[in-house]
Order: sequence, then C-alpha cells, then structure tokens
Amino acid sequence: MATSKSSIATINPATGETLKTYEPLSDEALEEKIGRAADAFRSYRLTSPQERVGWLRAAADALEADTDAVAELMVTEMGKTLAAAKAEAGKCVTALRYYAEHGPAMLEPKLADAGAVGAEQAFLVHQPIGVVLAIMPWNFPLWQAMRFAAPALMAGNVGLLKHASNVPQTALYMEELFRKAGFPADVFQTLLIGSSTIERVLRDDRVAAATLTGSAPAGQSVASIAGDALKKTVLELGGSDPYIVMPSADLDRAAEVAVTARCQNNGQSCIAAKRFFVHADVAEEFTRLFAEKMGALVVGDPMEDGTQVGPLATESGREDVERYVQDAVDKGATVVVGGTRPDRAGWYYAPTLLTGITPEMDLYDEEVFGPVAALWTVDTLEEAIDIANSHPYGLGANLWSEDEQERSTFIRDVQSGMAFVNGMVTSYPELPFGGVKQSGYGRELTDLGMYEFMNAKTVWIGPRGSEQAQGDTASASE
Ligand SMILES: O=CCCCC(=O)O
Repeated sequence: MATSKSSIATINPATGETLKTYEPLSDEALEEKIGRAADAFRSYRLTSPQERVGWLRAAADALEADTDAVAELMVTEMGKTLAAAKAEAGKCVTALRYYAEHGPAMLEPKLADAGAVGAEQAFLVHQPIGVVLAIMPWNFPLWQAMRFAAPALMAGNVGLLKHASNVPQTALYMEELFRKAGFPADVFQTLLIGSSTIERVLRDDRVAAATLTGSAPAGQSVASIAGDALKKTVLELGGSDPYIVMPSADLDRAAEVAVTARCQNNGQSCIAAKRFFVHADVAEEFTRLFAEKMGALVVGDPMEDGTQVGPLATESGREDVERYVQDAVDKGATVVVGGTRPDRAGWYYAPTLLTGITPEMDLYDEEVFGPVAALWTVDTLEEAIDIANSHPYGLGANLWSEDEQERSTFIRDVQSGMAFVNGMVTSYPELPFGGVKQSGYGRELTDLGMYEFMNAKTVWIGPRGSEQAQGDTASASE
C-alpha cells in the first residue's frame, strides 16, 4: 500500500502525460487537518437536519452547474468517456437530493413498545458517530466518494477523504464543492496523503470509523488495523459478477446489455459483469451476438463524442489485463474477439471475449479490471450458479430468464449482495449497495448506508414514581 512522494499526480491515461503533481501533506499539516475535523464535529453534530438539507441541496445545485468542468477533470484524470463522466456527476446530484429529501425522516426517532418494557417512553435515536475516514478508488472518482459523503453529512458526521493518488484534482474539487455549498468549515476535507499514511489516520483517536472501496488486500489491511483499534468499518471490495443467460432470454437484448455490463467505465468497475454463463441451447447464438457487439465498440479518445471505450486508467492496469489474457490463452482459452493493445499512445485495450475457460487460468477466480469477458457454456442454471459461487467474491449477479422458477432459484442461491434479473447490476441512490464474502461487508446508500456510521442509541424513560421491572438476568442475580 506504500506510495512514494511524487505518486500523487494527474496523469492523462489517453496520452500518458503527467499534467500535475502534488506533494503529500506534511505530518504537521495532516495533524492540523485531523484536529480541525474533530473540532468541526463538535458543533456540526448539533446542527439541525433542516440546516443539513439546505447545504445538501446547495451542493446538488453547485455540482449540477459544474457538471461539464468536473466531468472533463475526471476524463483527464482516469480516462472514462466524457458521456460517462457527465452521467456520474448527474448521479451524484441525485444522491445529494435523495438524502436532502429522505434524510430527515431517516433521522426521526423510532418508537418502541414502551408498555412492554415498563417505560413511559422507549425509542431508538440514530446519532452521528464522528469523524469518518473515507478511502476511495479512482474508477468512479466522484460517485464513490459522494455515496459516502451525502449520507454521512446528512447524518451529522464529518468526512476525511483519502482518495486514490491518481485523482487528486477530483478529490480537491469535492472539498471545494461542500465548502461553496455553505457547509460549516472543515466538515469535509480532502487529505492528499499516500496509502502508507492511512494507518496513522485510522489509529488516531479522533477518527471514529472508516469506509473503504478498493481491493481485497486493501480491505484486509484496513479491517485489521480498524479491528485492532476497535473501529467500525464498511468495506466495498472487488467483484467478478456472473451474468447468466438462459434459453428463455431475449438474446439480442441480453447480448447488448452484456456489452455495457462488461465494458462500462472502460471495463473498470467492481460491479461489471465479468463471467458470462450461457446455456448450451443458446450459447452459439449468444456468443455470436456478444462478439459482434463487443467488436463494434468504438475505442478512442474519451473526450470525443461517440467514443464508447477509452483507455485504462493506468499503465500497470493495462499490463495486468494483458497478463490475464495471455495466461488464459497459454492455458487453452480462445480469443473470439479483441485480445490486443491498439496501436496508439495511451493505455488502451481492445474489448475482448474469451471462451474455453478452465480453473487453471488466473482469471477463473480473480478479477480482471478491463474490458475482457470470460464466457462459459453450461447445461443448467444450477451449474452456472455453482461455478459463480465458487469465486471468492460475491458482489452483484445478473440473470436473464423469463422463467419464474429459474428467477427464484437464482435469487435464493446465488451468493451476492445484489441480484438483478433481466438487467445489469447498477447502483442507484435509492437501493442499498454492497457485497458478501471477499467483496466486503456493510451497505452503502439508502437508510442502511446512513446508519452504518451512526450510533443506534436505545432510550428508556421510566414513568414518574414507579418501580422498574427487572429483566430475567437481574431477577436471577437476586
Ligand atoms: O468499483 C465499483 C464500482 C461501483 C460502481 C457504481 O456504483 O456504479
């Protein structure tokens, strides 16, 4: 997890050119920022939900106005297409407005049965936990940080963002966005630090909790430090989502969505469909349609209209993808389409479809972070689910079928945090997001996401002058 001093930089993946570099915060500057966050929490937790709603709405309006500029920034820093970047900014606006609209109701006390516990009143209040460290990845540089920030700020928490080192300008933009929306000073700060400094922040007594979206090894590291310090974490780690196509599916539609599901964000999404399981009765036709549509994608400059797949975000990311494909080919996989690096500057990789996958191949049970689809032919839904479940990850899962029984079996048996039928796994501000197994734990978005970083405090208020009935434990000890 270590980064060198000069590794915080904007490097354009479409050209390989380093555009801007940043010095990491000094120890003193970091200390000061953590102190300011802790001070900010002392007063911010006392602000009213309605005040926070006003600031969230202002942030939504400001981001809407900034969409073109921040979208260009994201394209320049990590190579997603301009259209995808604008859509990402739009989703962040929706999330800010979602919490502005629904947040106050989520913060209302929840009444319990006071009579059953001999109380005059009994209820649950959700209170902010404090300063939360958000360790975020580069692939959705605005959205992943925003889906932490919007509920956290609505809850009355204070955020410290340690973003990926290749998206420093987007990270700084977020701090600026909340400042100009009118949030009190220091409730959301960006920390330009390398990964090796995370432990220090996480162990700081003034930091209450952490959320991480990133790789499984990063999750293990954060979870073990947080476990040692007894701090709450939410982990959203890798995924290798299955995409199962059964004979009753609308094959053309399933193939069209398969291409988007695999190649969205230039193939770099935890919830991208990565493993395709196709029933033998339709495998030939589906493979033909899928390959045709993958091969027709326009690969090119992410700033240009009409580009569907831009470069991978980093040179090492492309090398990893190439290694996975070469390893599979060496072990007998067939390249149906793609499998090459286009002959141009920048870290491009052609949309690729591989068949003939076997357990010896590295991509069988790892995650390929690029536009490479691996396709299996299966004889039954159960076979598809069994292979899907043998993977260590369990983030999302997709099924294409018109058969009610198959849908129920899939929803019951697939090991994932999200199951989508006749559509692709997508995050919505209105739905919980998260995984099981090595894909992490905890949920983001909706009320579940907000409560992850809140203390659910039980309140019992006794009737005046009456005696409190004791529970079994108290009676037994008498
Ligand atoms: O790498 C994780 C991708 C999350 C994408 C999304 O929330 O849409």
